[in-house]
Amino acid sequence: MDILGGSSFCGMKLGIYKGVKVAVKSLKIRKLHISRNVLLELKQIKDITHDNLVRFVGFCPDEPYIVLISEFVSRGSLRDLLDNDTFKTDWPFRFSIINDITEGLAFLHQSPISFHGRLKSTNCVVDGRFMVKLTDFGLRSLLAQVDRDLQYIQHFPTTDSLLWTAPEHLRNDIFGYQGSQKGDVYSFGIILQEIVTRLKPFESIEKENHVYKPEAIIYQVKMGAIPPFRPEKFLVDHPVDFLDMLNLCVHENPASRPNLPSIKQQMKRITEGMGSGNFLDNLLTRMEQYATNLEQLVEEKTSAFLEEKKKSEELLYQVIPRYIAEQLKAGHHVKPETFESVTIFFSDIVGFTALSAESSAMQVVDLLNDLYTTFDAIIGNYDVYKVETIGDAYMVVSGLPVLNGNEHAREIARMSLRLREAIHNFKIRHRPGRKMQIRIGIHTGPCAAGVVGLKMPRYCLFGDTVNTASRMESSGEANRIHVSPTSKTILDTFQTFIISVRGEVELKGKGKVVTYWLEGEAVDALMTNADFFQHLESEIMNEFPPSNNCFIQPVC
Ligand SMILES: Nc1nc2c(ncn2[C@@H]2O[C@H](COP(=O)(O)OP(=O)(O)OP(=O)(O)O)[C@@H](O)[C@H]2O)c(=O)[nH]1
Ligand SMILES: [Mg+2]
Repeated sequence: MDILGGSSFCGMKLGIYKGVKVAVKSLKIRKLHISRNVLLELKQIKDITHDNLVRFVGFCPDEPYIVLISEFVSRGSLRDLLDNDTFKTDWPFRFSIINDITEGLAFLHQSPISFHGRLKSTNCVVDGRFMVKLTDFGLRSLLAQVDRDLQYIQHFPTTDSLLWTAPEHLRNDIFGYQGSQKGDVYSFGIILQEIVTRLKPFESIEKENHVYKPEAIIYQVKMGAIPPFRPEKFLVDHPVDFLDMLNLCVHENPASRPNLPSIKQQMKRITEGMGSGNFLDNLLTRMEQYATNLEQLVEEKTSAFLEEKKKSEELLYQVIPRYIAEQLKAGHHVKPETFESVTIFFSDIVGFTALSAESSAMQVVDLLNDLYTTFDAIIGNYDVYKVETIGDAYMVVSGLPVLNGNEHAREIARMSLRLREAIHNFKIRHRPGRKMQIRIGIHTGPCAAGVVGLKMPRYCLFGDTVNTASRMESSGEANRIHVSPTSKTILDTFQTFIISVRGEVELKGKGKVVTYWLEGEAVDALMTNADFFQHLESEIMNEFPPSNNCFIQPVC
């Protein structure tokens, strides 16, 4: 059997009875006398059942192994728990302990056993659910036989045990075992102080300054010193009324001590809204709250994460077409693709080099920023993808990576007209009187496209169509949209575009080619929602020229 501990007159061991763990307390009784009272008390203790009282299992009267067997409670005594520094206590936990003791004691006071008589923190044991149960109550006639057997015991009960004993019992009963309900309340008060301070009874927090021997303490209590000698109270953040209750419990006059029903009531009031149930139930409630808080936290973090993800995706979509980015995100390998027919747009600011030469670097940056902000706002209304900007050159494509039939030519043509219009109204901040002019070239043809590079990856277009489109721009004229024959052929199919012949143009690598000017689109042409707002915007802009680069966004 494992030894659990023991007082001076008995030893507590762990045993197995009918396959179940039990606490076995051996009593050092030389000559056992099983009187009527002993039998009556054994019956009383056998009959008593309460969640906060240790269950009595049996009694073995076989000398010299006289043992009491009771329910084994797994976590040891309350004193053991309070001595364990790794175990933290807070007020809800303290109240759960106090509540359990109060319940057990109240039940005992109403039972035929009537009072505990040896209530102390070693006789409060803690189970696996942190429920506190009172033990070693009752059987007073039996234990009295142990007490009287002085041959076995030098000092009994141990002086330490008397630290919980009420002054009136210390005075009237040399063993301190007589006991009474008010005596229990005094012991309860001492335990309250232990629970709150975690110190041993009467132990001082300033150990070096006040070292009292148990004998000295008991002497002072017994003598009824004025003011009464009681444990110091180091209550931090204690709930209102708690200290009053504690002081009343250890009152010198037993009649002034509250009874258990009144203690229960007080406790109910003090702990209102604090969850005074069992510790584990409180713990579960707190864990539930914690889980809810955690869920909220996760929700907040998730939405913050999604917000960040959205931002980084938006950033990604600025360098790679959305469709391609989606493919890459889904873990698909994006191979370079060839497209049979796309339309490519190039534009360039006329006289940009000269303008830059006579402007400061910051003025050039501001100018390009204003210009591209204007452009970017416009192209968002068309099914196009901005490939890149190189200095003052702006390159846009339609028809890839998502095919759009022949729409690419129309989208680019409409966008070009709209950009030219915007340039007409564009104000150069540092040269307000100067008109901005732009050359635009568009060309339709096959091309290859794909993501190139690992660092700063870019979606790039390759092929002759790119070069030709660029040459259409460079061989164009200010404020005109220079259209290649392939683009014109497709634009003609829509029958809305006004196109004039420019004549033969020498295109590098292609020889002489007849090219065209895109003049406009017929007014009765189908006006898309986007176009409508674009027109509306330019009308407003003409009426009220924007100050500080402010744009009107279409609201559909
Ligand atoms: N784990 C466990 N430990 C127990 C149990 N009952 C008692 N103990 C331990 O055994 C120690 C000694 O208990 P006892 O022999 O009753 O001694 P005591 O409680 O100091 O004094 P008295 O009850 O007055 O004799 C207690 O302090 C506990 O640490 C139990 O059911 N489970
Ligand atoms: Mg005990």
